[in-house]
Amino acid sequence: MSDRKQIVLGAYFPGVNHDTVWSDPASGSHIDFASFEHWARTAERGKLDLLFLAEGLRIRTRGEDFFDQDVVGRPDTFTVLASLAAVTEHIGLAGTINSTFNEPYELARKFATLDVLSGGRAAWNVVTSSDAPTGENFRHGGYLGHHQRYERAGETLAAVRTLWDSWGSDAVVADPASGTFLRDGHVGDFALHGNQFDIAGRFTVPRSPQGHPVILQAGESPAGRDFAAANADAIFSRYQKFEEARAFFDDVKARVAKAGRNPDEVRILPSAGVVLGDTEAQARERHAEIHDRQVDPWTAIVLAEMVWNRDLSAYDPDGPLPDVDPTPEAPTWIRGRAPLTQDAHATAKAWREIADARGLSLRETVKHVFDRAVFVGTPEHVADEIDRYVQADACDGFILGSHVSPTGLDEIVEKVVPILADRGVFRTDYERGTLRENLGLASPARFGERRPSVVAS
Ligand SMILES: Cc1cc2nc3c(=O)[nH]c(=O)nc-3n(C[C@H](O)[C@H](O)[C@H](O)COP(=O)(O)O)c2cc1C
Repeated sequence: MSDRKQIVLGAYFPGVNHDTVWSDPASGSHIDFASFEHWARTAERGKLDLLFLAEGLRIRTRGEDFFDQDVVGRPDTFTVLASLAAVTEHIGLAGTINSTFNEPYELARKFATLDVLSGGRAAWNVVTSSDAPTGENFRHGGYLGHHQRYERAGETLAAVRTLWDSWGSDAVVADPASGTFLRDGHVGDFALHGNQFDIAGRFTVPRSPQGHPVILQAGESPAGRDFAAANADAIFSRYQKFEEARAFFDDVKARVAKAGRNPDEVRILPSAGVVLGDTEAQARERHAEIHDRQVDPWTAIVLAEMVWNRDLSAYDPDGPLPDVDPTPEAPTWIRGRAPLTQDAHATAKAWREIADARGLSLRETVKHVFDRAVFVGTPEHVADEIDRYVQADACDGFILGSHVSPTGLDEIVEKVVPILADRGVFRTDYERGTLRENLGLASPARFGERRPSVVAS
């Protein structure tokens, strides 16, 4: 094995949105098991580290209508991942699950169960969701402010870890000679008292192979980054351009050190769309065609509306950017997805500067800003780029995808991944057992010392 940094690679399942072209004749169902199975088997053929499912808990709306550019109708994550556990052997199974609307007991049971069923391959991408209307779907029918979302995320994760730890790895004796099944009568006992939870009882799932499934996180704000720095094994990021990826990497690794952890313990993994061609020119041409279909004129308007937070349907997509200011204080116009910006005025200003400097129309500006194809080129070029980012500490790897689901991953696995393996920066086969081991992550023993926000009595 090479002494260069080993690359972590995952695959995301593309939903129906402006990253994908659902109308492409090569696109299959986004909900049939056959699609998930094809995607998972392909990723495992490439020896990738993990499969990654995002979560959309609400149909997205624009004003009073469906936002049909970005539907994100998604089946339940746990059910999909559990069924994929049955048709794969080695690859990690990462599910995005919200900490704002779920209870620790349910979360701990479901992830421990997935970990048991998959032989130690479960991972939880802890998101807090910044989308108020999503809360209306749930039992409390409400929503938490930003600060409370992260307070709840911290307490939820600490509580979940406590539940996972409530069964020691030697709790099940199962000794026929003595007739002893469990070591003692207190297996699974817990009592947790915090601002968000006051719960006590017995946890029911024996310790899973990883002890603690791998924790991922995806957040933007300083609170989100601090939560990830204190708690995550890996961070899913949307910082894909080299310089911004490096800035995010430096920022988060500094926060990890400040949280008292070793920065090497946390993997930073941006998402990256890939477009391949036999020549650079062919790849660029293919990308231009795909991108034109991803951001059609109406999609350009609604993506701009996400920044302006107002109806822009009267504007010409081939004309200039809107001459009005964003209204971030108004009721949310496009609901059901993560905001594109924390500061709408600053983003609108940046878009205007791009449009002015390059002489771009509204649609061209949106296309320029939303270019999800991070890597465009020949397989050699794409492999070079992935390796360059990782060796230069712009990230530790990528969660890869394509505009076509589920078969888009095939050519990445067949053409790009083998080049990285030949270079000694990516595995040629699965060597170890659990996802945690495959990622070279710390053992969960360390979590015993840190449960800051929930006190076990
Ligand atoms: C790359 C990335 C992927 C995300 N995926 C999801 C998702 O699948 N489901 C979800 O509810 N939120 C998702 N989020 C939203 C985050 O949970 C978070 O609420 C949002 O980025 C705002 O950041 P903040 O919570 O730190 O303010 C994602 C965020 C990022 C950066």
